Formats: sequence, structure tokens, C-alpha cells
Amino acid sequence: MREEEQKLQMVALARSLFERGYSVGGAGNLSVRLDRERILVTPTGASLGRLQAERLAVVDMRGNLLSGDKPSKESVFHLAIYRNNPACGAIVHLHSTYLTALSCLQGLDPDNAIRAFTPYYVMRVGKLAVVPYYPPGDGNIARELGERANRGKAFLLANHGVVVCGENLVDALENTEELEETAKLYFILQGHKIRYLTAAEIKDLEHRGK
Ligand SMILES: O=C(CO)COP(=O)(O)O
Ligand SMILES: [Zn+2]
Repeated sequence: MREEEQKLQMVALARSLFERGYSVGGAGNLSVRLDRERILVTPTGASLGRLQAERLAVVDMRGNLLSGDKPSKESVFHLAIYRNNPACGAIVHLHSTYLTALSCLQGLDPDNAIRAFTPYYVMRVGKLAVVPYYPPGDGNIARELGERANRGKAFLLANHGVVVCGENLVDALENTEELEETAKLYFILQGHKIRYLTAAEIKDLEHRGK
């Protein structure tokens, strides 16, 4: 996709997330790998509902701003993921309601916060590792995500939100939507006896792909 088209797609998809209540205020940020040297990332403080294509930031792999407005303070962790996972082409970071609620619970399994109970969670996301709490923009989030980047595509930031990778921006968005829905179901099912998918069922789904 050409750079201008990519910018317009990011503006449209971000607005769609905002209009459907996945983000409020200035929370959340999106990025896309433009080529081996550069990523496109949303500006810091910008509402996902009101982005402007010409103001989106282009930064190099060391975080230097090449064009556009000042990049997201989380662009450091976006870059850490791209550097450590060549298969990741786009990243969505949100404070969406159910995943953020989940991120505030005590006693989550750090390797996988949601044990699988539906096929699409397995097919699109697989597992949800948990990064301990650090303040937004803290370099430790980048370090922790960099270490985990090639072992999964979705990560819960404790007491903060979620980070989801995809092959491209549409894929990352769809993975995020599936994950937010899974977290919603997880809360709806509290107090009910869940039949979790068995190890054999999960293995079968992993072979099928999405
Ligand atoms: O979600 C956010 C911080 O974690 C938003 O930060 P930015 O506005 O800098 O992208
Ligand atoms: Zn955030």
C-alpha cells in the first residue's frame, strides 16, 4: 500500500474504533510498518476519532521523527515489538473497557490472562501474556514487550490496557476486536461454570489457522 493510502486507512480505521467506543479521549495509539526503516504512528495526545493524515508521525527504527507531529509516547514500545518480531506489520494499543477491566484484576496468569473458551480467540490471538504495571510511556514497557514480542501477538499491560499485533492494520484491528469481545464474554461468564476448550481442541484450531 502507498504511504498516502496507508495514512488515509489509519485515519479511517482509528475513527471507526473511536465511534464504536473502543477508545475515548486521547487514549490509545496505532502504528504500521511502512518499510524496513520506518513506521507510521499516531501523534501523542491525539484522539483516535479526529486524526488528520498529514499530521500522522513517521519515525525511523530508532525513534527519530522524520515527518508529522510528535509521535505517541508509546512509540518506543511499538518499535521494540517491530524490532523483535518481523512478522508484526501493525500494532493497536487501546484502553478498551473489558480488556482494561481485565488488566486491573489480581492473580492473572502472567503467561495467559484468558484461558480459551471460544475458537476465534485461539485462531486469531492464541494467548494473552501480562506485562506488569509501569506508567504510560515508561521504557520498561518497551523492554518487557521486546522480550515477549516473538512469543505471541497480544499483551495485557497491567492496570492500563492492551497491545495487539497483526500482519497489517486491518488484521491487528480484527484481532483486537476479537480479543475485546472475548474479555467481555469472560466477565459475562463470571459466576457460571465455563466449559473451557480442551488441549486437543486448541491444538486442532492452531493447525487450522484463521
Ligand atoms: O494510550 C496512551 C498512553 O498509554 C496514549 O498516549 P499517546 O497519546 O502518547 O499515544
Ligand atoms: Zn495507553
